[in-house]
Amino acid sequence: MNRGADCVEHLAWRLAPEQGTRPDTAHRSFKLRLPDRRTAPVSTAIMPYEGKMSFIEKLKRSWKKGNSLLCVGLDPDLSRFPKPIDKNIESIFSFNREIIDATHDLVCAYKPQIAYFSAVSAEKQLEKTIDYIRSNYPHIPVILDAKRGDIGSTAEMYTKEAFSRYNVDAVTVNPYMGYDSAEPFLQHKDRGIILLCRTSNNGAGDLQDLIVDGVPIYEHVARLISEKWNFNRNCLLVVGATWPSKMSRIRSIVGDMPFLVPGVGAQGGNVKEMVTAGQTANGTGLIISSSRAILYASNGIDFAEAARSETIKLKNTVNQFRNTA
Ligand SMILES: O=c1ccn([C@@H]2O[C@H](COP(=O)(O)O)[C@@H](O)[C@H]2O)c(=O)[nH]1
Repeated sequence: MNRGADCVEHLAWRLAPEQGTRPDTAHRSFKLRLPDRRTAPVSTAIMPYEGKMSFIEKLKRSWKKGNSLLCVGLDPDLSRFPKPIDKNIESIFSFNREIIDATHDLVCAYKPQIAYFSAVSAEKQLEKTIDYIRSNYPHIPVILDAKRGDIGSTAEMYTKEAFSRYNVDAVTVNPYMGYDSAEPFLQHKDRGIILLCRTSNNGAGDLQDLIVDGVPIYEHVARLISEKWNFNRNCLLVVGATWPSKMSRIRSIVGDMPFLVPGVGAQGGNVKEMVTAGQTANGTGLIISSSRAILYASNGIDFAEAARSETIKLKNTVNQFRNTA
């Protein structure tokens, strides 16, 4: 990006596409327009997954295409937006688009975290962000980080939220309410169901590390999911980067099941230890997610460039410790 006045003008245009001529991505409408101009809601049945490829297959191809295990987490926080960007809801999509355009060739996935959108009534911005990735970079899987989980009837609604409303490739699910709370998700053979196993946060051990029948609860979760819930081969686990020895233990229980790994960057997880502990024999098996360290790498007009540099740095560090296939 050029510097100076031209640059400001250019950025202003890119951040306000509605006023420019840049072709914007058509966002999905949930209303069917009838000839007499009344509107009727479209059925909320789950949309058929595009193509025949499962999430796991799409992920494997994405790992390979970009030679990357990195995922950029899309956690748009208006209070942290770079100075030149208006701190209003309409800017959320433009900010995300800048980050996506700057990093798409470096990542294996994107992970929007739903709270950053719903907290400020920006669900439309989430839809536009997901649609933008699907239209422009259709080979890159989108993971909705929603950590859903509830009784079966409500879980059905959460399933529709993820796979019909947002039509994402994969969703994070909290397994701690048991099988019936995960079952509506698990039935979707072609989508990825990413279940919390050992999370990255400081308090993760309060419950997940409690010993039951001689082993920590997170190990029970890993075993349960790999032996009983993975009948459609569509399960993955959330395993934080902040506890590599636990990750290594989980890897030994679940074989090659992929892990979504938050906790590098802002949370300080050690990349070398995490990659060594979690990768599979062929040097994959991980979706390593970083949000704040990439999104807010610069507070200035060069934020997208800075996000790209951070992503390159992390990608190279990760690749340094990967097994070669
Ligand atoms: O165990 C977990 C599960 C999910 N997350 C989510 O990942 C990102 C982390 O953001 P950073 O800025 O890279 O720390 C965020 O969306 C969390 O909700 C997690 O951190 N740990």
